Amino acid sequence: IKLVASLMMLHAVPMDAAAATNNFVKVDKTHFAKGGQRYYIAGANFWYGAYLGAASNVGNRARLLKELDTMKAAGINNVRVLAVSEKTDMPSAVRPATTAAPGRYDENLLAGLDFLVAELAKRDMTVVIYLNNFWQWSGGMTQYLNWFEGTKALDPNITKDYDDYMAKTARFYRNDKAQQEYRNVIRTIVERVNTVTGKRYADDPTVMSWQLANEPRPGNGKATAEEKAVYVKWIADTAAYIHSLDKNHLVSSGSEGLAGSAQDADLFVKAHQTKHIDYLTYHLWPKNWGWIDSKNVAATWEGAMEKSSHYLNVHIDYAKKLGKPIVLEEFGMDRDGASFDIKAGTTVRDRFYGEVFNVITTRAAKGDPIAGFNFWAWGGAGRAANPDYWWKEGNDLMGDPPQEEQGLYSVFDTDASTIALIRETAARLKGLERK
Ligand SMILES: O=C1NC[C@H](CO)[C@@H](O)[C@@H]1O
Repeated sequence: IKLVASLMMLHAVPMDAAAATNNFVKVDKTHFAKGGQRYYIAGANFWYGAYLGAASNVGNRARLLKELDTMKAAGINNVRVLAVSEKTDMPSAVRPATTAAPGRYDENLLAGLDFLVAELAKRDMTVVIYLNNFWQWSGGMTQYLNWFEGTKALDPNITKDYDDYMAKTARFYRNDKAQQEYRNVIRTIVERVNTVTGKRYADDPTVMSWQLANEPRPGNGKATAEEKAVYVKWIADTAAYIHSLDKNHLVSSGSEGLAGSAQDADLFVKAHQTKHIDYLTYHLWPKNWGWIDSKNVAATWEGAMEKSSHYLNVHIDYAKKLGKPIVLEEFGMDRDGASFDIKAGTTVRDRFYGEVFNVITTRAAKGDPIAGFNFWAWGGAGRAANPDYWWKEGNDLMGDPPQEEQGLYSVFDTDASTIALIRETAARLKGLERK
């Protein structure tokens, strides 16, 4: 018996190691696989999830647990969250920030991410973690340039000059000192040991992928060939760097697709050809992009849906061409009558979600490389605090970051019809996963 026992010991691989290795989300040709079977994302954007996980005053762990349980009950299996924010003078950025200054990271807020990841693991949910932001609402790349170029961080909510903002922010990619600090942050997070679970992030299958940034763009709509080349190189180099630190996880860019690629399809394809980018991402924003007038839906709905349907499908075709999965990791629509009031209806939003889900589930069922969705964004129990709907430090955090009215795109826990659509779609995608 002793001999048999020792022979068994020879071959025994600790269950957790074997399970963990096999349990990472992997790319299997043009789909995701997890635990040996196909895996689809039925996800939520939850940018503030790590903030709720903090033990400090900005945190609200009781609310976080409730939000995760409500999302889980709705069939949501993945959340997309912000890992770090940078302290900035720009008024429409979230406060407090994770990074007070280069190299100075708030351990309390970073522990919020630990708590979130630990709680997601308990619910068999995964997380996409983005490591920077092209937009000002978390400081982001603009704040890096304030640190290292000395340029004033101009909040586009104040200047209203988004073209100028985008052209300047894209200088982040070519600023060596900013890239140095950005890589310090990447290393700090990717090599972090979770203070709740004791697990290294790099060894934790709860993490689905590392994402370079939220909506990185090459510049503005008139980005030059040179700016585009710098952007393509930045994506490849940064993704390669993350893979050098972490052999287990996927890496994605956080791109919006054409809208985030100066409407240049060649650029979008070229930027994601690198072997270091494991899957594609895209975002769909009919209101932000001026395709729909929320105050005149009757006259603009058809045109907006034509453009949306094309946008939804053409990116799945790009993914087919590249032989990689693609996730629609952001889409949203405001409340009826362009209201921010939680009491306003969501008829138009629900119609839009229905159109989006129809394209996703139809093409997924055909075996096309659409690997799931994350709607923007989970508002849950959060409630707007001010009559003008703008966020102030100390107010509830919700799906709408501080640069937007609180209630613009958030799906609240009382939005039963929208949550029902999400639950139904999650179930349809779950049905496509097979051994
Ligand atoms: O990443 C983003 N995409 C669109 C959201 C809604 O406008 C916005 O809040 C966020 O910056």
